Amino acid sequence: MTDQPRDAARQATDSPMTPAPTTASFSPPTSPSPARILVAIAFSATGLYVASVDIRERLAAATLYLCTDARRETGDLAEFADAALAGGVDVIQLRDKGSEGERRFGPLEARQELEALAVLRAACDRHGALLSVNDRADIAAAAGVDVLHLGQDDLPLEHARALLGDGVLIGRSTHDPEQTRQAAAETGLDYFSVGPCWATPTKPGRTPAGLDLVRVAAEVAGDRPFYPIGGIDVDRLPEVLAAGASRVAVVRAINGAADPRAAAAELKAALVSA
Ligand SMILES: Cc1ncc(COP(=O)(O)OP(=O)(O)O)c(N)n1
Ligand SMILES: Cc1nc(C(=O)O)sc1CCOP(=O)(O)O
Ligand SMILES: [Mg+2]
Repeated sequence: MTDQPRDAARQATDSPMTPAPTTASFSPPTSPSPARILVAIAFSATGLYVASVDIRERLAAATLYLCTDARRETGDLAEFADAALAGGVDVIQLRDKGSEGERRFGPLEARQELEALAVLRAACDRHGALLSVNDRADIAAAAGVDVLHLGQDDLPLEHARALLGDGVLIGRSTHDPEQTRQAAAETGLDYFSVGPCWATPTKPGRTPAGLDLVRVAAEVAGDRPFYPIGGIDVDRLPEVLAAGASRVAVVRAINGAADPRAAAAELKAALVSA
């Protein structure tokens, strides 16, 4: 586990919760972003050399993907992220849609989204995790994230790729076998998700695709990572794994847990032992 810089975390979230809370001051990413390329320094017999670990290798090893809102109503985004990441989360996505914060304070505007992403960027860098953003390629570029997650009706991949280049991973949601097959085959897509596996209050009104879609994904994915999502918790995880998955994405199972670190650790332990 990485040491948690508690004072910095508190500072980042101590501001009063107002409709437009300041969670951190945003500054544009330097180039290259430290999280886009993990630089490992090693000594060889002939001297010092620098080896870079590709971002796609990091995704290949990422089994636990968390979507979190900005936690504006509690003001504890930094502490929450540190706990979830210490528990074993590999990818953390900012997704504020439908959150309690949105109900209380309104939609997260771009500036606030960048502020929340700066908090998550720092947490991901402390733990060596990947930072993801939902829907918006412009925010992804501005915040220097590692991953952009697109839905079926979001920006088409070619446009997102043209804006972000190859150094950012791009994933896509799929909800039926046709979309899943397409995502498995589409050139330039880095991963996809399948769901909802079960009906979930996080996406109200969505007919669940069920575990049959996980079975389709397992059949067609090849080496492309895929993340089942929707209604997954530690009790249901064995069924998801039995359907052929080796990774999952969750919201409430960690975001709604009294002890997010323990919740993440339980999920991770089951994923690792599968
Ligand atoms: C990892 C992951 N999987 C699926 C989604 C859902 O994306 P989308 O279908 O675009 O719906 P919204 O999240 O935008 O409501 C996701 N965000 N992340
Ligand atoms: C954000 C999201 N996307 C889905 C999809 O099917 O693409 S289901 C979902 C919500 C997942 O929330 P929970 O883990 O709380 O059930
Ligand atoms: Mg979307």
